Amino acid sequence: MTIQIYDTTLRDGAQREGMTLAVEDKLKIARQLDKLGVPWIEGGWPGANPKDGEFFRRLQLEPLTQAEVVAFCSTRRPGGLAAEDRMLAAIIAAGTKWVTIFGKSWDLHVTEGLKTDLAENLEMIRDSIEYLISQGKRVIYDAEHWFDGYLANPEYALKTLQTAIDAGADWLVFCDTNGGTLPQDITKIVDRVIQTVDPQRELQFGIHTHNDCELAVANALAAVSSGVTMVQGTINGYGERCGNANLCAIIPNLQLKLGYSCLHEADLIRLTQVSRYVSEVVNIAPNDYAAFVGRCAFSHKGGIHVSAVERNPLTYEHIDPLLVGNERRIAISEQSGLSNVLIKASEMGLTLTKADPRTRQILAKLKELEYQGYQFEGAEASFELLMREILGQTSTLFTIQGFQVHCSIATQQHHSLATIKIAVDGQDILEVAEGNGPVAALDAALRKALSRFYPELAKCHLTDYKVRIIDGEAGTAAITRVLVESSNGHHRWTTIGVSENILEASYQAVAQGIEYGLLVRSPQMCSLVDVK
Ligand SMILES: CC(=O)SCCNC(=O)CCNC(=O)[C@H](O)C(C)(C)COP(=O)(O)OP(=O)(O)OC[C@H]1O[C@@H](n2cnc3c(N)ncnc32)[C@H](O)[C@@H]1OP(=O)(O)O
Ligand SMILES: CC(=O)C(=O)O
Repeated sequence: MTIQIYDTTLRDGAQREGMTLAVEDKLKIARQLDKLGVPWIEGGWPGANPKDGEFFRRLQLEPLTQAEVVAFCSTRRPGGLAAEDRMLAAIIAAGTKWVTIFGKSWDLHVTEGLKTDLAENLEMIRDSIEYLISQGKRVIYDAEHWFDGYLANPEYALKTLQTAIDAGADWLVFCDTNGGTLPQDITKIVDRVIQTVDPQRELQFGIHTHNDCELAVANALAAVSSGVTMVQGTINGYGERCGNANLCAIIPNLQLKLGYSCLHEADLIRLTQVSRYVSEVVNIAPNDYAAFVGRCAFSHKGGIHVSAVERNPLTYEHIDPLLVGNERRIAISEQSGLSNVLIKASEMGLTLTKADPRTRQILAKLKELEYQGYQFEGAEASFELLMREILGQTSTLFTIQGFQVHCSIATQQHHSLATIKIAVDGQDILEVAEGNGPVAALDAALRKALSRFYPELAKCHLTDYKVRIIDGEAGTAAITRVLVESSNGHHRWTTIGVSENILEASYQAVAQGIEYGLLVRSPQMCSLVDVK
């Protein structure tokens, strides 16, 4: 059986605080959703702002390939006529075949929100739907605050729904607008209401849930179990307040767990990519911990988990990550066992076995360093250097003899100067360099000192620098952890330094970044070590 997915990322999703979409962003997202095979895309509220009007105009010129794009609006204003309503005129001008209008189901909203009477609200629903149909539109009716309205005054709520049915709406969507309803109440109410208004099961129903109780996905699934066949939601759960039902969880739950059909199998494997694409376009960092599509959704850290997943992934994975286009990841940390080390070694092209005493030596060193404040999860290049060192696969490229950094803080300009002394191939090199800050100056001085021996270093750059202060135990100094990201234009890698002194920690991370770039990532140096 098919459950129709109705995406409202571009309308309700854009009601999330902190999200603003340009017309181009909306078009990019609409095209991705179209490609993914989402059958319904709610594009916005034409007439509410110029941007949404422009979005629909652009789509008339460059239509989507398969999805129905839907324009959204409220019922007409109280006391007027649908045929003269400015908003309804704008929704018609949007040029879509389908429109969604929301109407009031809760008597409180009619008297307190609309400031009109209950009979006029019914008239607004009837007049608006009939008018839109007379203009050639097909109508999806969003019954706003359905569940609160039904609990407060079931007789009136049912009258609003019956009015929408009699006026000719094609779809009737139950909205948990305030997101406060529990799954068992959704099931009970949807069951009872469908039985009351559609005993012959001839109508089409949908569900639209919000996440104020962290239950939007569960509530949408509960409504499906009671017979709705359209689910409204947003990519990554974006939306007003705590968000809307997250389609990136709803779709795989419906398809992989409950056996419904939502997307073609070949499209479902693009879900993770689409989730990340949308987060990129809306400029909100992806949620690493999101179910199904998050970076950590199938990452394994505990040694027991990693050992078992190696033997059979079903032991700690509820689905095959590839089904949603995600991947298994193994984290390396103090929680690791030998299995984590072996998997990381193999990822890095190194051959190790459980029986090899060096494997346990690597694990022991890892745990000892993490106890001192290192964190290798986010610094896999440093872990690779650690492994290669124990395996005898590194060579000493330079040794540090000392450095000094001088900072001058003036009102207009901050300026730093670093002097460094290193030994390379038995030669002592003394160099000095400037930078905007002390770490930039230190990095520049080290590169300058090394450049005549390793010209390929010119391609490597420091691309990110993060500092975290770890509280010292009672009476001891705080420890600084520095993570440095470097790049050679093709690859990025992260290294770590830890010390009570921020400059010493920074030097360790910067120097390891350079070592890794030269030893592992530089073609000229590949012969020195066993490289992937
Ligand atoms: C549950 C939902 O998510 S519904 C979608 C909510 N989304 C948005 O509100 C985003 C877009 N909204 C907007 O740009 C503006 O609010 C507009 C253009 C729609 C309206 O702006 P304004 O005319 O300035 O009105 P304002 O926003 O102050 O108040 C909302 C008006 O809509 C009316 N209204 C609310 N629901 C409905 C409805 N279902 N049918 C008809 N009118 C409605 C209110 O009574 C109020 O009218 P009033 O000011 O004449 O009393
Ligand atoms: C229509 C809608 O967005 C809601 O009721 O939440």
